[in-house]
Amino acid sequence: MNFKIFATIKDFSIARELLNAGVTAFRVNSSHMEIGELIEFLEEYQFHFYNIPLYIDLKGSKKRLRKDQRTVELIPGEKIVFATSESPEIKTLLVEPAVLKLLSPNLNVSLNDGKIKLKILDNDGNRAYAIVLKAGRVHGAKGINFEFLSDKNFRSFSLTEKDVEIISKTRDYPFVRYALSFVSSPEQIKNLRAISRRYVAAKIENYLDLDKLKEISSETDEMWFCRGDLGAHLGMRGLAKFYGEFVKSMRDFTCPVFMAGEVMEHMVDNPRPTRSEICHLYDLIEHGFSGIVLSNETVSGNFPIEVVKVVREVISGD
Ligand SMILES: Nc1ncnc2c1ncn2[C@@H]1O[C@H](COP(=O)(O)OP(=O)(O)OP(=O)(O)O)[C@@H](O)[C@H]1O
Ligand SMILES: CC(=O)C(=O)O
Repeated sequence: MNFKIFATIKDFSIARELLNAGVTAFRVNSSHMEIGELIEFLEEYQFHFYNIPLYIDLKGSKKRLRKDQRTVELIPGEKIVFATSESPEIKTLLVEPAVLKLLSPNLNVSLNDGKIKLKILDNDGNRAYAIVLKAGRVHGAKGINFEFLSDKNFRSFSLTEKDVEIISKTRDYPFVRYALSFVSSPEQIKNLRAISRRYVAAKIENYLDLDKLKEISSETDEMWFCRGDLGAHLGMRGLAKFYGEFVKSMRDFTCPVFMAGEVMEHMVDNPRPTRSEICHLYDLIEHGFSGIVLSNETVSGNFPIEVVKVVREVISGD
């Protein structure tokens, strides 16, 4: 069975054990690292793991809170602001000016793949006022999603300045591959390939029609169906419907396809998966997925090695 298991890591503490358990490639998320830290990481990586592919996840069009956002607890019913600088009198969520512009009244916004929800009340150009609908703790660089906001809002964004600098400083490491967030057109992949000259994965994180997906699949080396962001954008029913359409079209895609995001989410806190997670894993193989991308499960979960062992157990023997 050639089903691949990619694992997200942030350091090397369990990397060797993950490989021994069955991981076939690593992923590192550049949004949570300064460029210097990433380079130090790669220098050490090449020493121990030079023959194992490493995907560097690039922010691309993904929207995030700023990395210097302090940790805050959001309480249901509380009024807060999104702004480009901290306000002393009200809890502030720090965003870039381009994100602030998107926050129009009545828009539902979620943080951390939908775990926290807010509604925008007003935007005066400097501050967007919002009410907390679903509470939680917010950390710097957490992803921001806009429920049902049309795909056209993402087209204008592609590689950020930081992405471009990362590519120029990392593309000569032979094990490096890139995974680009929120891909919405084949041109974005062509552009990434032109400047990196490396193997690239297109992360599908917003609704795209079948023709667009086919075009992207013929341009990229791999496609990842990213359920964390898709669920936050499309809502639960929307995600399920899109997944249904996506798997029906699998044979039209010309590149390998991977499932990413909350694949074994239960095992972040529990030593065993749910029965539905393992049945779904089996279905992924039947549908023709080439593998899975683990994120929270291995980067911050309590049972990273057990997750990989369970996946191996389910996928082996056929
Ligand atoms: N290099 C890192 N340093 C510190 N924390 C990290 C690092 N990588 C991941 N994390 C933590 O683990 C969580 C899950 O990782 P993951 O890469 O899936 O992040 P994400 O922010 O949800 O982005 P994406 O939607 O692109 O997957 C992150 O939200 C972050 O809290
Ligand atoms: C993995 C990822 O980026 C997601 O599920 O959104």
